[in-house]
This record gives sequence, C-alpha cells and structure tokens, in this order.
Amino acid sequence: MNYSYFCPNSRNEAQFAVQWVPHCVCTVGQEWALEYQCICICISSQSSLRRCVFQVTSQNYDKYTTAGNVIGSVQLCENTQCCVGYYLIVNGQPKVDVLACDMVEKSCPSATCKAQSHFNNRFLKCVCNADLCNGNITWTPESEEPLHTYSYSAGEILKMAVPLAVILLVMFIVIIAAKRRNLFKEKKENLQSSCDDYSLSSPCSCQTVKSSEIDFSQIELQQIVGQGHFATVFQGKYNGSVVAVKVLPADWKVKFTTEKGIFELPLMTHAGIVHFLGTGRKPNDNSCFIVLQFAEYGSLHSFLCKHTTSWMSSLKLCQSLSQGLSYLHSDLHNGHKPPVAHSDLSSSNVLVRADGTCVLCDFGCSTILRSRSERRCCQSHTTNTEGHAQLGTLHYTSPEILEGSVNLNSSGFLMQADVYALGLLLWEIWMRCSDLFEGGVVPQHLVPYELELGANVTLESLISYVSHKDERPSIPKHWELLPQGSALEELLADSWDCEPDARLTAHCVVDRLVSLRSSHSL
Ligand SMILES: Nc1ncnc2c1ncn2[C@@H]1O[C@H](COP(=O)(O)OP(=O)(O)OP(=O)(O)O)[C@@H](O)[C@H]1O
Repeated sequence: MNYSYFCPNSRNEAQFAVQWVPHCVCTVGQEWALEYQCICICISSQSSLRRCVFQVTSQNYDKYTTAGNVIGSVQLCENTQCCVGYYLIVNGQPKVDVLACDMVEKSCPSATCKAQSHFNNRFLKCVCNADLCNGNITWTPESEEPLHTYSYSAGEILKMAVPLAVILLVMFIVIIAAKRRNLFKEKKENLQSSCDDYSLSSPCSCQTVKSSEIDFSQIELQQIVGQGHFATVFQGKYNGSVVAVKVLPADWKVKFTTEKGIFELPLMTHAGIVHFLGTGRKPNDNSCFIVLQFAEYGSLHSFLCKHTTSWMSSLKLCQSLSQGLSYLHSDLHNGHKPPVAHSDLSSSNVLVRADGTCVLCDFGCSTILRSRSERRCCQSHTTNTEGHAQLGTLHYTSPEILEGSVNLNSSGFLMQADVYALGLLLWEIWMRCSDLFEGGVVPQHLVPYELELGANVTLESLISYVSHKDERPSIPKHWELLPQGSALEELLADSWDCEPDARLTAHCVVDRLVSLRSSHSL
C-alpha cells in the first residue's frame, strides 16, 4: 500500500519523522508550498517482508534491485527474510561494498550480522534475519588475524621446532612399526601387494591397481610439449608408441603420489580420462615421471587458441569432456571405484585427442571421496600441508570456494565445484564454434572472465565479480535467436549457478548434451 502525507516543513525534520512510521518505509519527496511530501510504502502488520539497509555501487544497482523494492536507503525483500552485507577490509577496517536483501532464500539464523566468511582477511560477508540488521557487521579483527607466524624470531622458531621434530619422529617410528606389524599379519591375504614406498603418504588406503614400474632407460624423450606449474611434459617413445612423459621434480613428490594414487584406483580406464601407462623415477636426479597416452592436439586451451569448430565438433568436445567428468565422479560397484573430484579443472587440464574428443588430465589436486556404500575405506579428502583441500586455477574456482564458505571436506561440494568449472569450459568451447557466430566470424579464444577482468585476474576482483555481483562470462546476445540458443544458455546457467545445490550433476550435463545433439544436429 502506497500513501503520502505532509510532514514537517524542514527537510531535516521530515527525514527524522519518516523514520517513525511503523511498518512503512518512507522517503522525503517534493516540496509543496512550505511543506514536504513524505511518500511511504507500507506493509500491513501481518506482512513479513524483511527490510534491509540498501547501499550498493552503481554497477551493482540493477542486480540488487531485483531482490526487492528500494525506497531511499531501505529495501523490502521479495524473495527472502535474509539481509546481506559484503564488506572489503581496507586498512584493517570493514568498508561496505554491498548492503541489500539477499538474492535467494538462504539460511540466516542470526538476528545480528556476524562476519561468517573471509578470504585471506580481505573480504567479509554477513547475513542476518532482522530488519535493517545488515547495517552493522559484527566482526572481531583479532580472531580473523592470521597466525603471527612471521613475527617469531629464529631462536623462538628453533625452540618450538626441535620438540616438534622429536614428536614427529617418534610418531613416524611408531606408525612405521605398526604398519610393519600389520603387513606381517596380513601377509597371507596379500592385501598390500600394491604398496610401494609411496603408500605411507598415499591419499587413502583404498584398493589400488598395481601399475607397471617403468625403467627410465626404456623411454626416449623428445621435445617438451607442455609446462605446468609443477611438471614438464615431454613427447616421447615407449614400447614403440608415442607417449607423453610428465616429469615432476623430486620436491613435488606429494603431487606425484596424489596423481599416481588416482590413476591406480580400480576402473580408472575410460575414454574421457587420459590413459595411464605407468610411473618411474629418473635415476640421475630422483625426479618422478608418469607415462601417459599422448594427446595429439595438446591442451584444450591450446586447441581453442588455434582452432575454431563446427557445431557438431563442439558438441563432441563438450560431450566427451562431460562424460569423462561424469565417470570420474561415479561410484561404481559399491565403491570399488570411488567417486573422485578433479578439483583443478581448466582448459589447460583437459587434453584433445586426434579424433576430436577430450580427456581429463592432471589429477595432482584431485580428491578421492567417500563411496555412498560407506563400505570403502577412503578418506574424503586429499590435503596439502595446511590441511585444506587444494584449490585449482583461480579463473575456474567456484563462488563458494572463492568465498571460503564451504566445508571443503564435504564430498558433494567438491563435485559441485567441478560442475561449475565444467560450465565455464562448455562456454569456452562454444565461444569458438563458428556455427554459433553469424558469418562464422568467431572471437579469439579467451579463458573465462579474461574479457571482463583481464588475463591476470586477482582474487579480489574475481570475488567481487563472481560472488558479489553473481556475474558470469558474457553470452553473445544473438544466441537467443539461434534454435539451440535457449538450451545452451539454460545448460550454462544450470551448471554455473551460484548455489552449489542448484547445479546439475556432471551426469545430467551429459544427458542435456545428448538431447541437444539429437534436437539440433546441424
Ligand atoms: N598426455 C598428454 N599429451 C599431450 N600433452 C600433454 C599431456 N599431458 C600434459 N600435456 C601438456 O602439458 C601441460 C601441463 O600438464 P599438466 O597439467 O599435467 O602439468 P601440471 O604441472 O600438473 O599442470 P598445472 O599447472 O595445471 O598443475 C598440459 O596443459 C598440456 O599442454
């Protein structure tokens, strides 16, 4: 219900008066004669529309006004009872970025706006369920401060490190002794046949398939075909076949062990996963290597930089990629093959084979998840030394992981984060499909958000763009007019939804692509 009345005759008094109209949100309007008109939007006492403080930048205006009617600095929430506040930490103090109604219904059990997530102490978010509660954030800087590791003197560090090292050494010896005893007991069952010197730091004690140990002298290394953050990848020859040899320096043994552990899981052979041939150690410098099927076109990133595709070949890339991820996520034969989250999907970690299909590679950040059957022994995480699951390439990191608002040890979240990255990869592929661009003039290849935020995207800009503003890579306007346009847009939106639970599973992405193919085969 809208109404207006004449309120006191100075603008300041009017401003003061409108704050006291119950169940109404009022602003001071035009001046009439000597009085001011107060315009109020009122809700009946039974109505439960939440009122939140509204303060957004002009870029965010359109997005957040969809969450409810805005009157001055107050918003009446249409979809939710939750107010939200986003703050950036500037000079140690929270500075308002966005105050508004939350966009979708979420849980906000507290009446006060308590800082609930932060990332590297640069960003805070709070949600609350009382009128105008988002105007004040409750935040204790002390508790958010990182541990003061760097302020310790070398002497203090030494004092702490020596007893710690002794404790670790004792624990290590006890573990080794216990392990040896177990090995001896279980000898009859021969359960440990696949244990080698990596089994201690193996991500889990799942059953693994013993892979062949490859003697480095049997490999002929040729040119370098890829350079990742950790590994150098060579084209090579092994047993008369062309192979890829991924060499990791001895320092990266943990990465090597993780990746080897994933490849050695049972039933890991699939057309959408790079074929694994074995591992070994270089005798001269102790670096480790993994021998893989050679993908002729290299990474999807380099393929898309050099090639455009037709509609059907883009579907082939998308479908094989989604099938590979769906298989990786699958839980087969009561966990005989446990589900695995990739956790570092990007166009550099997908390879393209000569037949135009994709295979997944680089499982160095992957996570073996608990099987639904619960009968398997796997832990639901692979951790780095800080005890957190390892995060992937920044551009492809899902909003919930960017915000740090998920339990990274929860298996579902990791697969949902993979699907977010899958959505970005489908977008990347279709942005190079000549059949989706009038006259076949296709834009040059860009990774997601490169156009909007630049190639060297920062964490802050990504959080602000992807999380606060809920923006995604832009979809060409004219796709709406294409016969398959709406299905493409829906598939992308349902894969990269800001709500992890609302995202499709990789399996559903495959189904959507199959129906796209059958209804729109150009
Ligand atoms: N089987 C293969 N066939 C052809 N090229 C490959 C193969 N495996 C890897 N490459 C190339 O090497 C690059 C790096 O490989 P990979 O991603 O496995 O290394 P990494 O050091 O683990 O990478 P990251 O920086 O993503 O962690 C790939 O992007 C790709 O170009």
